[in-house]
Amino acid sequence: MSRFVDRVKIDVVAGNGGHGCSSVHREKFKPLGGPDGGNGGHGGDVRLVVDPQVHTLLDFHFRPHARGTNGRPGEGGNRNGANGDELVLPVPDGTVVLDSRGQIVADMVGEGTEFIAAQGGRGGLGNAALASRARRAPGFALLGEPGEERELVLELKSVADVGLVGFPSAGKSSLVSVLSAAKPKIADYPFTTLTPNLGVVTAGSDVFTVADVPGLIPGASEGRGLGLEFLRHLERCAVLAHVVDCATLEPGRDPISDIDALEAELAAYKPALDADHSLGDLAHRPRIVVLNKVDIPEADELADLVEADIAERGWPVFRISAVAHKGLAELTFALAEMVREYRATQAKPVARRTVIRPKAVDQNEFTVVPDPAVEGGFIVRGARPERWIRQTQFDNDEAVGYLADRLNRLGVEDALVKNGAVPGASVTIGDVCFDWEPSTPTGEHVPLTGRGTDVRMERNDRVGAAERKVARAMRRQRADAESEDSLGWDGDLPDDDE
Ligand SMILES: Nc1nc2c(ncn2[C@@H]2O[C@H](COP(=O)(O)OP(=O)(O)OP(=O)(O)O)[C@@H](O)[C@H]2O)c(=O)[nH]1
Ligand SMILES: [Mg+2]
Repeated sequence: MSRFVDRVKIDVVAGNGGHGCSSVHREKFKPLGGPDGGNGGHGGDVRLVVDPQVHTLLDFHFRPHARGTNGRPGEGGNRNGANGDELVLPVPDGTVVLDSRGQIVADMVGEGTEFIAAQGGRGGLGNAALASRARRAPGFALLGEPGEERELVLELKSVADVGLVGFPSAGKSSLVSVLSAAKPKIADYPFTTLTPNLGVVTAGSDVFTVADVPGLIPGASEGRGLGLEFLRHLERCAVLAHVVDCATLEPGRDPISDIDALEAELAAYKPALDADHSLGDLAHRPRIVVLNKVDIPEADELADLVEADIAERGWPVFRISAVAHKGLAELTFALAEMVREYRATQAKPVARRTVIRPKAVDQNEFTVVPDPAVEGGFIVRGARPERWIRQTQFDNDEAVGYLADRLNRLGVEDALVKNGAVPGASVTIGDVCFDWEPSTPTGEHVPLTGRGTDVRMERNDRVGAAERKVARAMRRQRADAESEDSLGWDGDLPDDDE
């Protein structure tokens, strides 16, 4: 019997982005050749893709950790780092992806449907890409971002073509064992079967699967017995077959009341998944009734009594003995016929080739809230500010200055002022906490400084009138030089965000 795994917890980690490179072009007779550090490559995503060749989540059971490869760092000479390889994990059709809180994040139906389980980190820009009119030769580059890391639960709903519904010890496992090559555990105590087993049945040219699932008892829809677990397995079986024990000696049980009790449980079950699975409502799933154990004379008599009543409901009825191999051929062909009919009426689910992404957040949005842990402190939250923090090399003043400019342009500084932040206040963004110094003067034109430094970091030094005069003269010279400049910088700070 093929081992059948229909629920696994996995841990996916995308590749980290490569760091950008900070480098200066060197060539004979060209002492200051300009920045030529390349960008880091993006980290590889981890993607789940529906593959019709895959039928179980068994592989994930053995290998629950998946990692995309890291992007390569950029290099001098404008060489960009290679992107990391993405990791493609094939999953069976009908896999449902849940996050660690149990929320459904993707319902993967149809061949080729994809889901990005973890997004690779962006590569950092090299100093060549960061150059602008204001920073002609940046002495820093951006760091690559770490890849996303997530814990997910994969659940398989398309268990089989035929699902067996029955009280414990009705003979479900016995039936699967005689219909297919499967060898499930069979014993005369209830709840012998604890996890579903799958049997592959051949009837002429038809092949279909039968799920042997744990027994069901009244109250299952509220979690009694193996209850919900069991119903979850039946949720995606195309045909339901009631296996009825005609030889039970338990008081108060007979075939009709058994069927009624289990039908009530099916009706009370709230499917975990009301998304777009193609099988429709459990109540409308085609049914067949299998009266088992007719090798026992009393059971055979009882079957005689109830057969007509059940047939009145419009369900096909079969009398079999799993042990004595009676009535199996008729049952097999009837099931094959029902499965074939059901498949024909079902429109093939359309593959949603579009990649389902985690909920998009407005990139430009950020919030400033008081920090409950620090008196007078603030926390800034937002996709972009947090990303920029991760990209910053904090041991490089110029990189920190660039970060300050970006935050300022986004309006973080204004928002802090509006919220009553005073200079020196503790501000936390992402993992980093710093003392806020309003960066005035700020703006597009950062005075030219040494590489890896930013004047605003040494604001204590006063600039004398003489120095200002020299600087003005230099700027004028530079302006002249620029008119011959063929590089055509647009004067804006570059932005790496789409
Ligand atoms: N006489 C007779 N006994 C049967 C027949 N089918 C199954 N049994 C017996 O019934 C008992 C229970 O059979 P299982 O196949 O384990 O029943 P099950 O429905 O899978 O039970 P759970 O897994 O506990 O839900 C075993 O002792 C079987 O030998 C049958 O056709 N005739
Ligand atoms: Mg069983």
